[in-house]
Amino acid sequence: MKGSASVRKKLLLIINPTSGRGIIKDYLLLIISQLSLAGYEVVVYPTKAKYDAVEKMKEARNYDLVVASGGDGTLNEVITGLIQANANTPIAYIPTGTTNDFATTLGIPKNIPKALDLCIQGKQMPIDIGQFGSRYFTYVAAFGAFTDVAYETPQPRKNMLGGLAYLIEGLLKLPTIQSYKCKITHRDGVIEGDYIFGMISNSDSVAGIKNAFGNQADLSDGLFEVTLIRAPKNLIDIHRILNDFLNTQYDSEYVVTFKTDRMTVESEQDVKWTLDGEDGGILKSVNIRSLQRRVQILSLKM
Ligand SMILES: Nc1ncnc2c1ncn2[C@@H]1O[C@H](COP(=O)(O)OP(=O)(O)OP(=O)(O)O)[C@@H](O)[C@H]1O
Repeated sequence: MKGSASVRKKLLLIINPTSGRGIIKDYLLLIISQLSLAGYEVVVYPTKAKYDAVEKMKEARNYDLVVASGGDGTLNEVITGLIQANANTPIAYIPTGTTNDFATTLGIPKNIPKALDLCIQGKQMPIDIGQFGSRYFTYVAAFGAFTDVAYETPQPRKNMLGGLAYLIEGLLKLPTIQSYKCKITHRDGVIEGDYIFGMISNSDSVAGIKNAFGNQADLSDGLFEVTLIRAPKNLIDIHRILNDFLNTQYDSEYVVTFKTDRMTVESEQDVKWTLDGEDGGILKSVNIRSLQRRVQILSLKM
């Protein structure tokens, strides 16, 4: 009836139907009806291909809330699109991916009805976003051992191994892994070395392992946690590094950690990167900086 309807808030629900094991299909009706009951007019957008969510987010300013349903890759695309559209719409997240690393850090449950509750009742929490050249990451940019597998492991194998997939594959690859001679310029200085692994993260959980590198992340302090692993010189070194990872006790001779809000990574070689577990491109040089508190995400945490 004309004039009688109250103004409903607008919600964009972006769903990656291929994410994880496709479990979202069983919950769609529940999600849409609960969001509608909470007073939202819901627009549902199932993604059809890579970067589809980035494209759709060009409309983000037209909505009061965007709910992303998928894995880390989908959340990355939604946040990338939000920043590219220069929008500030709050984001809620229903994790349905394979590892859902960032959901663990955010305290968002992997149980879909519980995550849905947070979309309705969650508190807005500001989080830092990483800018990586012209791209963005929500929780990790990494190169070297452990990371190739993030996008090279076939999905059925990822599903089979679950959260341990990247770590196991990475450990198996370690003895033959390539190292990169890098110059890293950060807030407090310059370091140079031969590294098999580098990780710039804003998360308690990487590769499905909580606190895999012993760091406690503050998601809105404007700082990244950086972890670098030096190239082992011999088999004994390799054994010590593996042991370090199993015991989460790190020897500073091999494992370098620090915090920074910006850094440049330069190498004479091509370095293959991953961003939030997806292909991050092959680069010789990249500028990385923290966009402090750039995105409001609905979460239990404050
Ligand atoms: N319809 C689609 N078909 C194929 N790929 C898609 C489709 N929609 C989105 N994608 C892409 O799938 C990739 C992986 O998605 P996502 O991260 O959401 O799931 P996942 O890999 O199962 O989860 P996780 O990253 O947590 O392991 C993303 O890069 C996304 O762009």
